[in-house]
Amino acid sequence: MISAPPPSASHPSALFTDLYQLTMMQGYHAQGLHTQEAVFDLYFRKLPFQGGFAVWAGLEAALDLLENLRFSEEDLGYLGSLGLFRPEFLTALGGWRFSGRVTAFREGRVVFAHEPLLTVTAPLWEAQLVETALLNTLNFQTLVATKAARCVLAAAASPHGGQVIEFGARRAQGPDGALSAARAAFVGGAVGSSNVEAGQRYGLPLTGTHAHAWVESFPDELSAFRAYAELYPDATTLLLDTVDTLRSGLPNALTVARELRARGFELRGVRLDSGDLAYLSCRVREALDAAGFPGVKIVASNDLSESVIASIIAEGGRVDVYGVGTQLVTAGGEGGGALGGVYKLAGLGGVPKMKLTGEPAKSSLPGEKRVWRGEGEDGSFVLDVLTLGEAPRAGQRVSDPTNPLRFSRLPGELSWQDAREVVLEGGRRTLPAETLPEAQARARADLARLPAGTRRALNPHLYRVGLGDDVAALRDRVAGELRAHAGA
Ligand SMILES: Nc1ncnc2c1ncn2[C@@H]1O[C@H](COP(=O)(O)OP(=O)(O)OP(=O)(O)O)[C@@H](O)[C@H]1O
Ligand SMILES: O=P(O)(O)OC[C@H]1O[C@H](OP(=O)(O)OP(=O)(O)O)[C@H](O)[C@@H]1O
Ligand SMILES: O=C(O)c1cccnc1
Repeated sequence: MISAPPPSASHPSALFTDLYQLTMMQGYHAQGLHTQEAVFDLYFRKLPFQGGFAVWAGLEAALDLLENLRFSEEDLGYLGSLGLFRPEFLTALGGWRFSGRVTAFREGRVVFAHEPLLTVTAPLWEAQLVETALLNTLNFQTLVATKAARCVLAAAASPHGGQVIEFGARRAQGPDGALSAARAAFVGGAVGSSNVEAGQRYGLPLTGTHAHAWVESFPDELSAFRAYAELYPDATTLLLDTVDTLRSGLPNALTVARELRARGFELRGVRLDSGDLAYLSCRVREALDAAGFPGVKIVASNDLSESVIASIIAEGGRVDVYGVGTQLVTAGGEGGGALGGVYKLAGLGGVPKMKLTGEPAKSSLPGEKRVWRGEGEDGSFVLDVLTLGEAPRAGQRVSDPTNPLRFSRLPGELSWQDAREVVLEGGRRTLPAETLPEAQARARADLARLPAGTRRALNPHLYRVGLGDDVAALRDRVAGELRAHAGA
């Protein structure tokens, strides 16, 4: 394993948006509506992977994007060539900047369905343009960070501990997908990535072993192992399965471990990449320990997922490091693949707005809401409540966002934290940009405060998000007005 650190990211184009955002922008501009203050909430309706939580990720990238969005001369020339946009609109875009406010959960926090994760308050045409890029960034990174956290929680269940590293660049959805997945996986708790550009861009710790091709490029496995150890005496992890894991790879690795020790170095690790990883890791651990190498780490790879990791551990496997590729960066598995976050108008010019649908779960919530996290005396998270401002009170009624008929009264012993912060004001960050280790530490701390049943991978206990009376009343009033207006 080899490690390295920093520089930073490139900024996306203002044209990374859907065409309709621009056609609406031109319309708002022509109608003189564009400067009205709009409030948009970004949230999702369903937790991914049929899980009990999500890890919020991608905020720093989203803020970077908002701070740096500009239409270049080239962009304006391209838009002009489409034959849709008038010269006065294109001229106005020339000086366009995002000037709004963003209130959001800090990166790494655990979050749930139906709560506004990020709220944009900005002139209507500004808030409208950024929908596509914000959803793209935050949906994907939150999905991958959540998948990473699920793998990390599975690995941590071993009495011997276990870490997760990200190996997915070759299987990700394109180069952009691979880079942001590497970043998000780190937020979710992966300790490193094999993706060198992600290391350079985000300062991620890099990690790696060697491939089967290395062994195949030498006359025999032992010469290949020796040559690698010669070049990286203090950073060698040997892949054991090119010939036969137990009969060839293991004895050859022990030979190299002894030779390295004679030179004053220690073999870093061995990697298992096929067969029954529980069985093989136990046999390899026994052999390494018996030979006096208890410090040599066992890395496993081969289509791993949180459920395979859990199965290896349930069988008493002795893997120290799980190299997870495809399943992590593509967020595979049931309920994975994509996070369905949405961005909905909640207010315009001081008037609450909502989208009404036949399905209550799909109606949006009007008004400027605050998200309160209720904590028990031991600091554990109990439930989140949305209000129009005030902190929730003991005995207050809260209802289920998807079913107004389901409600309960708040217990008295909870303390309430305003869960979000203003992170951008006047188009500029209000706080210094965060490092990824800070976001990762926040995710780790939040996950530790979730009830164990909510963390569980299978059929988790559903963490409650409730609507305060004021939010529910506003929703009912605005919905009633909409229906009356439509004659429904
Ligand atoms: N103890 C285990 N419990 C559950 N799943 C496991 C265990 N050990 C390995 N697996 C998983 O089983 C699958 C093994 O698949 P497969 O048989 O195709 O791999 P293989 O034997 O290594 O062959 P290949 O050389 O083609 O990779 C992998 O997804 C691997 O992660
Ligand atoms: O989680 P995963 O997507 O499996 O990512 C990691 C895999 O990638 C590499 O091999 P690769 O799959 O390219 O070839 P192999 O299956 O022949 O080892 C590596 O040896 C792992 O097995
Ligand atoms: O370094 C490794 O072992 C590695 C990197 C990418 C994919 N699979 C394995």
